[in-house]
Amino acid sequence: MPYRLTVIGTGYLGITHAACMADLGFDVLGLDIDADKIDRLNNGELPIHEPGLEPVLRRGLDSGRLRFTTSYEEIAEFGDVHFICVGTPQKRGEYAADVSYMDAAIDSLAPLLNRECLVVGKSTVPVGTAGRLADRLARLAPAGVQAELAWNPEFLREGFAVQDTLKPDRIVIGVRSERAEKVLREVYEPLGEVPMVVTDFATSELVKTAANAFLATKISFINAMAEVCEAAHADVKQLSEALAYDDRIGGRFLNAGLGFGGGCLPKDIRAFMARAGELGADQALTFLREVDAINMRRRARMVDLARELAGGSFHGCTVGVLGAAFKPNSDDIRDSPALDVAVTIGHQGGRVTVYDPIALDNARKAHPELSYGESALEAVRGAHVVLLLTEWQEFVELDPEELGAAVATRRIVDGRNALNAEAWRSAGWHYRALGRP
Ligand SMILES: NC(=O)c1ccc[n+]([C@@H]2O[C@H](COP(=O)([O-])OP(=O)(O)OC[C@H]3O[C@@H](n4cnc5c(N)ncnc54)[C@H](O)[C@@H]3O)[C@@H](O)[C@H]2O)c1
Ligand SMILES: O=c1ccn([C@@H]2O[C@H](COP(=O)(O)OP(=O)(O)O[C@H]3O[C@H](CO)[C@@H](O)[C@H](O)[C@H]3O)[C@@H](O)[C@H]2O)c(=O)[nH]1
Repeated sequence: MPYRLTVIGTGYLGITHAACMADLGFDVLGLDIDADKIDRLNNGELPIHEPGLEPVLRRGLDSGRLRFTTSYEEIAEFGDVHFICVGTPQKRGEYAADVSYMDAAIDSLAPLLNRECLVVGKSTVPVGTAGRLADRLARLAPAGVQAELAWNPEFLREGFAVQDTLKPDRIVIGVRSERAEKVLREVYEPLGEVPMVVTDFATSELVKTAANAFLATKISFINAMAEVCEAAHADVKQLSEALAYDDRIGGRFLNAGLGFGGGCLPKDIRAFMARAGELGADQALTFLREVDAINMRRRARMVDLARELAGGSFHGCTVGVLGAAFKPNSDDIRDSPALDVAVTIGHQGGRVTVYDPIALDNARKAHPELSYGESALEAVRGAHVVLLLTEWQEFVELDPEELGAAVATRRIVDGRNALNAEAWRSAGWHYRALGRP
C-alpha cells in the first residue's frame, strides 16, 4: 500500500475507519487521548458495540497492520495521511457545535510533523471549519514541512458501520490541490467502484450536514403525519407504506414513531441552524426548527400516551421500558429518545424499570436513578404499562402471552410501530401506538 494511515479519535467513527482501512491492507495507527480506550483496543477489545466490527479489529491487530497509541509523536512520525475523527458535540446550552476537539487535534499534531503529509478531516463540522483548520495547520506546522488539509465527511450509520465503510454510497472529498485529490483517490482505490464527488472544502462540509438535515426532515415529516393521523383516527403505518410505493418518495426513513436521537441527527441539525445564522442565511433553515420541534413532541406525546394508559397519573404506577439505545444494534445512548422518555416518567412519579439487550451498562452509568432489569421479562414484571421504545429484534419477537403472564395489567405502547398489533390485541393486550388508532 502506498501510504501509512493514522486515525485521530477512536470513537464510533474512528475505530471503524481504522479497522476497515487496515482490513483493506493499509498500515494504520489509531490515536486517542483516552488511554483506557487505547489499552482495550490494543487488547482486541471493542469499547463500543458495533455488529461485525470486532473480527475486523482482531484481524487488523493479528496481522500487525493495526495498532493504537496515545502518542502524537508516534503518529506524526508514522503517518502519510492523518484522518481526524474526534467528536464535535453540541455546545452546552447552545445549538452550535463544539469544534474545540478538532482544534486540539491540529494543535497537537501540526508542530510534530516532519515530512510531507495530508491531514484529512472526517468529523461533521460547521461549514467554514475546514478552511479555518487549514490556516491553523499551515501556521503550526514546522517551516518547510508540506502538510496539507483535505475534507472527507463520513456517512456511516451505527449498526451498519462496517458495511457502510467498505461499501459506501459515495465518497465526498473537499480538496485544494490535485495532489490531495490523488492521495485520497489512491487511499480509497481498494473499495472499487464508488461514486466520488470531488469538490471544495465548503461544499464537502455542507454535503454532510445537508444529508443529515434531509434524513431528519424525512423522519419528522412522517411524524408530523402521525400527529395528524392521531387527530383524524387514521393509521400512519399504512399511510407510510402507501407513500413508499412512490419511488420519488421511497420508504426508507419513513418509519413513524418516537423520532430520531443519537450522537448525530439532533446535534447536526442544530449546529447547521446555528452556522446558517452566523452566515446570515438563518431564514433558509428555519424549517429545521420545526423538524426539531416535531421530533421532540413525539417524546412528549409518548409520555402522555403512557400516562393515559396508566389511568391519568404515574403515581403508584410501575412502567416497564423496553429499550435504552437510541436505535437497535447499537449501545449508543447519546440523546436517546427511549431514555429521555424513561427519565421523564420517573420525574413524574412512575416506577420505571428499563431493559436493553446491549446498552444497559451505558444507561446505568448515565442514569443511575433509574431501575434496570436483566431481561425483558424482568423489566416488565408487575408493570401496569409496558413501553417499547427501541425496536430491537428481540422485542419484536416477544411472545405477548409470556409477557402477559409477567405484567400486572396488559397495556403496551409501541413507540416504534414495530409490533404486530393484531397479535398483541388478540392476546388481551390494550395495544396503542404513536400515530395509529
Ligand atoms: N457515530 C457515527 O455514526 C458518526 C458517523 C459519521 C460522522 N460522525 C461524526 O464523527 C465525529 C466523531 O463521532 P463519534 O460518534 O465517533 O464520537 P465519539 O465520541 O464516539 O468519539 C470521539 C473520540 O475522539 C476522542 N478525542 C477527543 N479529543 C481528542 C483529541 N484531541 N485527540 C485525540 N482524540 C480525541 C475521544 O476520546 C473519543 O474517543 C463527530 O463529528 C460525528 O458527528 C459520527
Ligand atoms: O425511519 C426512521 C429512521 C430512523 N429513525 C431514528 O433516527 C435516528 C437515527 O437513525 P440512523 O440515521 O439510522 O442512525 P445514525 O447512526 O445516527 O446515522 C445518522 O447519522 C450519522 C452521523 O452523522 C450519519 O453518518 C448517517 O448517515 C445518518 O443516518 C434513530 O434514533 C432512529 O431510531 C426513525 O425514527 N425513523
